[in-house]
Amino acid sequence: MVTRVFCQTVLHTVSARPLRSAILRLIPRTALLPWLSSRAVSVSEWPLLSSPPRDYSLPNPSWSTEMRRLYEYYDSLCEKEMEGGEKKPGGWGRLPSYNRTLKYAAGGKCLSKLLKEKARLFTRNTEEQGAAFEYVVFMNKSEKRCVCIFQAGHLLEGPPGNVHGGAIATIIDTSLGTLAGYLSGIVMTANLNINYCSPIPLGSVVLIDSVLDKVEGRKTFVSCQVTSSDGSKLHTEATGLFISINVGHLFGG
Ligand SMILES: CCCCCCCCCCCCCCCC(=O)SCCNC(=O)CCNC(=O)[C@H](O)C(C)(C)COP(=O)(O)OP(=O)(O)OC[C@H]1O[C@@H](n2cnc3c(N)ncnc32)[C@H](O)[C@@H]1OP(=O)(O)O
Repeated sequence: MVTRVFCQTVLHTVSARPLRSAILRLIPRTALLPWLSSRAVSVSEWPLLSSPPRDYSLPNPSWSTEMRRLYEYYDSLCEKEMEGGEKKPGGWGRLPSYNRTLKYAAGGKCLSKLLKEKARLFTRNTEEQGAAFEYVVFMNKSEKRCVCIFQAGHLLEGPPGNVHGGAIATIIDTSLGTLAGYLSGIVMTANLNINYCSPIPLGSVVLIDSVLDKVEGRKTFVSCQVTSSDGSKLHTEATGLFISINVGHLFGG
């Protein structure tokens, strides 16, 4: 039962295939096989949680008109199920975002001994909508590219009226890390190089356009540009190196 729930929730919450496989590797293959062979069986999506976790990448009332416009634009490019079960090809997909992905992926219970009860994903740790990081990532599998739409809230101030350089580094790490993780499985940031070209005004919406540069063994090299929402102004550019790890590394292994 626990195995079935674990697999079900991983398959529903983690859209990146390498990441999904890596998480599923947490439990013995022999325990997985019986469930995997009966995947057609329908069970409720969030069986061990009282309510589905909040998907922070969906629009909320704090989103500006520009943030919503960009969301709708990329959402319109996403693959969609049409009437009759056919898929409208799009090439893009929206990634959901939870504040405790690993816990939700385990159906809420399996990893409780490993995960600290109060720990939350840094970028999703405020309940006040619009106060800090509002963002959504759209992934394009075939282009090995993702676009993050980011609206910077008032708690991210650095220079008066503008976004803190550390907050910009955070959203860059998130975007590049999401792309590297999507393509290569579980990774950790080994190196980030950032050039800050022009300040980002608080409350504005910017695009972080990230691409894969190359993969060499365990090393995934990615880079990005942060621009104004119309693409006319370059705010920041960065490169990142992400190293593939075993999940045990996250817990001191
Ligand atoms: C479980 C699923 C959860 C899913 C949930 C999803 C939630 C949604 C998340 C959104 C995305 C957020 C993304 C945030 C991502 C972080 O912020 S991670 C946190 C910050 N990073 C860290 O704390 C990492 C700390 N460093 C380390 O743990 C280790 O140094 C590393 C990076 C794992 C590498 O250690 P290692 O595995 O022992 O590898 P090592 O043999 O040293 O190096 C391997 C190769 O890389 C090279 N290398 C290593 N470091 C460097 C470097 N700094 N520069 C150049 N080369 C290097 C080595 O020279 C070596 O090269 P070769 O000799 O093979 O050619």
